[in-house]
Amino acid sequence: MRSARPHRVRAGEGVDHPFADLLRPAAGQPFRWAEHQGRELLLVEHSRCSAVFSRQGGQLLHFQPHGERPLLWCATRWPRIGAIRGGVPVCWPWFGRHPMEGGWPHHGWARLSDWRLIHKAADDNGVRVTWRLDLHDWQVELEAELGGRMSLQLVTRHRDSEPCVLSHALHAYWRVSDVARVALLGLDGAEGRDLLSREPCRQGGELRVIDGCHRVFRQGGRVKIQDAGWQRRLCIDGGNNPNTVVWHPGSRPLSEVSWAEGLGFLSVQGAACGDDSAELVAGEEARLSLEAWVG
Ligand SMILES: O=P(O)(O)OC[C@H]1O[C@@H](O)[C@H](O)[C@@H](O)[C@@H]1O
Repeated sequence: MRSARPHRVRAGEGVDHPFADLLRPAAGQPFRWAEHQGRELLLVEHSRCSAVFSRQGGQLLHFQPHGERPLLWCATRWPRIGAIRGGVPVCWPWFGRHPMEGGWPHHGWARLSDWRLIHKAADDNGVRVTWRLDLHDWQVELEAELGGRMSLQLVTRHRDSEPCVLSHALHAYWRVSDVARVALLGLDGAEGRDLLSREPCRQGGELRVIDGCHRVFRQGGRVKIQDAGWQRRLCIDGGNNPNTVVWHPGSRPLSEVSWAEGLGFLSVQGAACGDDSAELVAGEEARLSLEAWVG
């Protein structure tokens, strides 16, 4: 994989992102709605951070603590209909392909559906925002706390009388200088499955992406993206999530994402999938969490 990629840095502002022209400096009211590429966006302009959510998917698309470069990557161009590639898509109520229904959408309905904003509040430390999606007898909420760091909780409530199997993920796209120049630390010794080679895998030392990566590790907890290009260490805490998924397409093209743009992210996801999917009986809850900050 070629490693050089152009990126524009604005003095004091960090790296450009698709929302630079929409966001204004914080001044009083921290929430504002806007429309962008056919989607309804909630803009957060707070003295501690700026952020963007889309109603479609209840998806956090952008998060930038003041004085830092953005933590999340988002594609510049979005399909007219379909999932927005970037930020933290919520894969729910299944991850990847549906186990039985081949024609159903990849990664579930949540990122294609409009969510309801049920709570938003701000104080000196940052903002709290909660989105909700009701789908038949299931309810899912995304609770976000954004300030100097970002914290996401995904809470699923199963209210049907029948037991069910849930797989889900907070499929974060982390912004990096160049995926070829980063190392993922914290997975040494972790076991899992390499979905490219279709073999079990065990991580030895740091993980570097060489022309693509798709591994599902059977542990949550903390990892760090050590970014040599930006001299930045991004800390990610997957808490008690059963899986950490690491994905980058390598040289495989992504629709509507240029090759150079695609070098600007590494996807490290908090998930419960495959053998670690949640089995819920009536009234039970399942949770995923993801926290991130510059260390
Ligand atoms: O392309 P999607 O549906 O947005 O999903 C993102 C990626 O998610 C990964 O889990 C898949 O292995 C990739 O094939 C996929 O491209």
